[in-house]
Amino acid sequence: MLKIGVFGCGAIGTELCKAIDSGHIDVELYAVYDRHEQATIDLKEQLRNVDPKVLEIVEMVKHVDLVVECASQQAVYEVVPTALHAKCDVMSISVGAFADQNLLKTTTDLAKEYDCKIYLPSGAIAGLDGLKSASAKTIYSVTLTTEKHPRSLAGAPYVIQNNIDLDAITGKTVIFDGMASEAVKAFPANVNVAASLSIAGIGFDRTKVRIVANPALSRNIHEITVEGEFGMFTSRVENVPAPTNPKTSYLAALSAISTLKKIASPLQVGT
Ligand SMILES: NC(=O)C1=CN([C@@H]2O[C@H](COP(=O)(O)OP(=O)(O)OC[C@H]3O[C@@H](n4cnc5c(N)ncnc54)[C@H](O)[C@@H]3O)[C@@H](O)[C@H]2O)C=CC1
Ligand SMILES: O=C([O-])CC(=O)C(=O)O
Repeated sequence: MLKIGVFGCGAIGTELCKAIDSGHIDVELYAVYDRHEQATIDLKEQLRNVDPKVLEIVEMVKHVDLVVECASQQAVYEVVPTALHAKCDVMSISVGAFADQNLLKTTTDLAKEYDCKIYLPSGAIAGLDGLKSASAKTIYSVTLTTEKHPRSLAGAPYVIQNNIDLDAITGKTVIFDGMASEAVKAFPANVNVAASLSIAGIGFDRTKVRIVANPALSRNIHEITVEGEFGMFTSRVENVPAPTNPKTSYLAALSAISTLKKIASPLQVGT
């Protein structure tokens, strides 16, 4: 049975571990880690059937087959290369980190060298399957419009640097309009999905991103439009936020669960 280590015990890490604990995914949860000890304690208290060890990444990779990063873009720099050097596969949900072309190249080169895989889940969006199929031929444009409650955008570097007063926003307001390369750094906890789209499609410098703050919303909306030789499609997801993190959509946690299930399964479906 596949041995798993989960790095990051927040909203997504906790849902993933609970899915393993309940038997929904047929893998062994061997170890967990979080830089905040209390997060690992809170997580372990929610598990009934499994009792993972708490191991730092250098120890974790000695024992597991696959490390799941669900911590932060910053953590990707530590976790992904360490896992690959130890010949572990790795799933990374903080996909925005891979906007750094140097990180993308060094980690994919490492994966090739050690015959490992890097899995990037679809996260909080729908439509990556269609985009991947479409990218076998020319794609003309990819546009993501993300609409969230202003409180979900609090703390983003772009908001801080531009002194945007989120409390003063009373109606639907476009607060960012640019390319994915800039968006994922400006909003690292909000548009990791722009990175997945860029990697699957036409790259970070051609994928357009609009971020809209809307105080009337209780859901996180991601709308994607893709045009190409195949024709065009739009997808729109109205996401319920994760119970413990309003920035994160619940679907992102479910996507990590499903990706892990797919890795552990002999039957693969979808693009
Ligand atoms: N690809 C996608 O569609 C989505 C990606 N995300 C990203 O997934 C990641 C996890 O999201 P959530 O679980 O909602 O976040 P969270 O904030 O609820 O939990 C993250 C946990 O990781 C820990 N952590 C962060 N950096 C760490 C480090 N360097 N070392 C050790 N522990 C560290 C934190 O202490 C926290 O307990 C975030 O980077 C988030 O931006 C979130 C939603 C959608
Ligand atoms: O969960 C979401 O709605 C999307 C998100 O935060 C991200 O892509 O970083």
